[in-house]
Amino acid sequence: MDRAGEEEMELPIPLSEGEQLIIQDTWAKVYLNSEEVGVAILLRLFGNEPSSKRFFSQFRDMVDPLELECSTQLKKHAQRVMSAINTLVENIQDDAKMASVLKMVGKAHAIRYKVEPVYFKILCGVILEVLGEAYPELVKAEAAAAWTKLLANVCWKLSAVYDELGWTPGHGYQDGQQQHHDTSSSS
Ligand code: HEM
Repeated sequence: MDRAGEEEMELPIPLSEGEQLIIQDTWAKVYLNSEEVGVAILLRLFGNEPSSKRFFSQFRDMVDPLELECSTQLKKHAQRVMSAINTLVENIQDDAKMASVLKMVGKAHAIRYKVEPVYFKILCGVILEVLGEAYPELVKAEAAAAWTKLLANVCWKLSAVYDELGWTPGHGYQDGQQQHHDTSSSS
């Protein structure tokens, strides 16, 4: 199936129990500095891919990283991203819970914020980059492979949510076009 019009993505591969434990172990240490790491990730995203700022009303025109860093909207989103990852990591053995978190995130970003799914891929790449730099001792080969797998699965599942909502490249989400949308769930 075409994944929301993005390039072909490999199918998600389930994480082994060992990989799940490595993720939980490394994340526990990262999450101690949640605020700092979250802001560093978003600053890197906006630095690497300035077009990703356009979704954020309060800082879409800011260029100065110091000014950006002070944005309350940026800090709030950093907190939300870190907290969502934390929920995913805490529930890494629970596929249904993970799917419901990703469905909520995907729906909000497609319908409310009109964020193209490619930005999730870019953000996931940035997360790997920042974690590897900030925690080289934690994110060694084995952990890096487990994180790469988890984040690829997250992107794949978010892309599937976009597909389900009927997102089309160039047109995005349009009201009334949902194909399998569960109207009873919140967005
Ligand atoms: C793992 C990736 C991400 C997670 C977990 C995440 C999480 C969240 C959450 C929980 C919210 C609040 C949702 C709501 O209003 O119901 C939010 C808002 C938002 N997100 Fe994300 N997000 C992610 C990636 C992105 C990306 C890549 C972009 C754009 C480049 C983006 C743009 C936004 C915008 C514009 C808002 C609204 C901000 C505001 O109203 O202040 N998000 N995000």
